[in-house]
Amino acid sequence: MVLHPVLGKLVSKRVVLASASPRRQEILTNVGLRFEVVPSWFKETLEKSYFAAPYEYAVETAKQKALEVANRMHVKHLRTPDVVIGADTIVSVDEQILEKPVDKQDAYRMLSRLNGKEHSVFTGVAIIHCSSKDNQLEMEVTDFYEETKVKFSDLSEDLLWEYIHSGEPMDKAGGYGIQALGGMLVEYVHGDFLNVMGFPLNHFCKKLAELYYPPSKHNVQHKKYDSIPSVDTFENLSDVESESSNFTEHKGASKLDSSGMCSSGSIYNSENSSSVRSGFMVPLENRNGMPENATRLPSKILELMDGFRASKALFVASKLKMFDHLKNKGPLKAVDIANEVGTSVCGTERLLDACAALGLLEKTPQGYSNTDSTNTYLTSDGEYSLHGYIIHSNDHLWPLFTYLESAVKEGSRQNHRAFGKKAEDLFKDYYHSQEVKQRFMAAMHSIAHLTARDVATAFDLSRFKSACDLGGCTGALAHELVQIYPNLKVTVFDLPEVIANTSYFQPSAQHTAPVTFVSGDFFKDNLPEADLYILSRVLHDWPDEKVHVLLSKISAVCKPGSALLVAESVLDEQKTCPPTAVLQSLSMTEGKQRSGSEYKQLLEKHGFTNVQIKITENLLDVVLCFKTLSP
Ligand SMILES: Cc1cn([C@@H]2O[C@H](COP(=O)(O)OP(=O)(O)OP(=O)(O)O)[C@@H](O)[C@H]2O)c(=O)[nH]c1=O
Repeated sequence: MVLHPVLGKLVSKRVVLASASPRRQEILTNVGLRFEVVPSWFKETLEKSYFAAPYEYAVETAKQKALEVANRMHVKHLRTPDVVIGADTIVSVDEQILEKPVDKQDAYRMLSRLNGKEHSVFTGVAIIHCSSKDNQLEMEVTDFYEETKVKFSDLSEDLLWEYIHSGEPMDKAGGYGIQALGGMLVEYVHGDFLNVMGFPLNHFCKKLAELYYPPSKHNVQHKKYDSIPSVDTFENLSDVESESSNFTEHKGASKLDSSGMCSSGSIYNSENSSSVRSGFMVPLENRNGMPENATRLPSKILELMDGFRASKALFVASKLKMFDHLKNKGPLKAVDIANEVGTSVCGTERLLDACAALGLLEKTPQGYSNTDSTNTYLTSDGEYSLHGYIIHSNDHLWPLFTYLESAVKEGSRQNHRAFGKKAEDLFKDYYHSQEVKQRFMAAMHSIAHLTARDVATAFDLSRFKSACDLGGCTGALAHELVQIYPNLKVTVFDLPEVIANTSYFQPSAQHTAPVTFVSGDFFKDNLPEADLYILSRVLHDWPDEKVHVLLSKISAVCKPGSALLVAESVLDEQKTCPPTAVLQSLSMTEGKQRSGSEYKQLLEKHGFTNVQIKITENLLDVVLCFKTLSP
C-alpha cells in the first residue's frame, strides 16, 4: 500500500526532473518516484516587473525550465520524455523577489531583509506531458504554485555572518536552507515545509490526482479533489496501464480544463524552440522488444557509475591547483590556465568543462571562474579548504581503491599492491618522508578544521578547565575549543614526528590562549593531566583490543567527574548509514567504524557513564561520557 497511489501512474512513464536542486531530487526520491535528472539551462532572468504577483514569476520560470528540457531532449533526438517536471522557488518579502544570492554580500543583503520578519516562500511547479507526433513535439502544461509563510526571529549581525560563512546560503532562494542550519533562524512556518525546501509534494500529488483521475460525468460538479482516490499498489497501477491508455487518459482530463481541472493547460510546439545544445543525457533505447522501463536506469545508478570520473576530475583539477589560479585571477580562458599550470590546452578545456558540468566552476563567455563554495572548500587557502584531503584521496586512497576487488577477496588492505609496501612500512613512511608526512597532516587538518566547530559545540563544555586532545595532530580542534571556551586550556598530544611539523598549520592571528603541544605515544607514554580527554578520529583506526588498551589508560588517569569526548562518524544500528563512514571501511584498515551502541558498550566497560551521542550532520558525530567513581 502506498500513501499516494497516484504516483504509481508515473511508474511506466519516462519522468524527467528538470532541476539540479538536490532537495527536489531528495523529496521525490524519498516517495519512491523514479526519474532522470536533466538540469535545465533556462536562465532565471525573466523581467520581474512584468509579473503582477511574485508567484506568477515562479510559475513562469518553472514552466520555462521544464519546456527547455523537454525541447532539448526532443531536438537532440534523445527519447522524448513522457513527463517533465520543473520547479522554481523564490522568497518574497516587502513586494521584492529574492532568488539565490550571487555572493556573500548579496546573501547578507537578503538575510538582513528577512531578519525578524515574516515572508512568503513560493514554489512554482510545471508538469509537462509530452508526446511526439510526426516528429513534432506536443506538450501539455499543467502548473501550480504553493505558498508557505516563514518568520525569522531577530538575529544578530554576528549570527548572520556566521551563517553566511557556513556556505549554506549560496545555492538557496532567499539565502537560507530551512532544512539545515537555516532552520535555526526560523521562528515559525505556516504551510508546507517541503515547499520551502523546494518542492510542494502534497500539492503535486493532488495535481496528479486531478490529472489522472478526472471526475466522471455524474460528479463533475465536484471539481476539487481533496483526497486522492485509493488504489492499492504501484504495481497494480503499472500493470493495468497500457502505453496508449497512459496519456489518452490525461488528455481526456485536460480537455476538462475549461471546467477548471488544471490550473492552466496549453500546447507548445517544438518549432517554437530555439534551444539546441547538447547536455548530459543517457539515451537508453528500447532493445529486443523489452518493455521500455525495463531498459531504463534510475539516475542514482547512473550517477554512481560515473562517480569515479567525477572524483578523478575533482582530484586532478585540485592537484594542478586550477582552482587556486582561478581564485586569484578568474575568470580565465582554458588557454590561460593551461599556460599557468603547464598542461595541454585541449586537455585543460575538457577538464574545466567537466568541472563546470559538476557545478564546481562557472563558465561564461569571459572564461571560467570559481563558485563561492569552490573558493571556500577547494582552493588550497580556502577558509575550509579540503585540498589536503583531496590530495590524500588522489595519492593514497585512489590507488588503494583500485585494488578493492582483491581487498574484498582477501579481506585485507592492499598497500602492498598499490604501493609495493606493507601497511606498517607505509605507515612508517608517513613519518620518514617529509612530503608524505605533510600531505597526511594536511589531509587530517582539512577534516579536523571543517568539523571542529560542530564537534566543539555539540555539547556545552564550559564546565571544563583543561582538555587534552589525544592524537590531536595539527591542533585544528584545539584552536576551535579555545576560541569557543576562553577559560579552557587545551593540550594536543601526538607523536613526536607530528608535533615537530605542526607550525605550518597554526592560525596566523592568535586571539586566545595558545594551545600547548606535547609529544608522546598514547599507547606507551603517560598522558597529560586534564578534566576532559578528547579522541577525535582516533578510535576508528584501531581494532577493539587496542581500543580497550587506550580506554583503560584514559580511564585510569580520569578523575571522577572528568569526561571523555569521542568524535567519530557514528553508524546507525544497521551499519549502513552514513554512507561516507561505511565507504571508509572499504579501506580495510585493522580498525572499523562503529555504531552508537558499540561505542556506548566500549565506554561503559571502562567506567564511563552517562554516555550521550549527538549526531551532527557534519562528517563527525560526538559522544560525551563521564568517569564515575568505580569502574
Ligand atoms: C528557501 C529555501 C530554498 N532552498 C533551495 O533554494 C533553491 C531555489 O532555487 P531554484 O532556482 O528554484 O532551483 P535551483 O536549485 O537553482 O535548481 P534548478 O531547478 O535547476 O533551477 C532550490 O534548490 C531549493 O531547494 C532550500 O534548499 N531551502 C530553503 O529553505
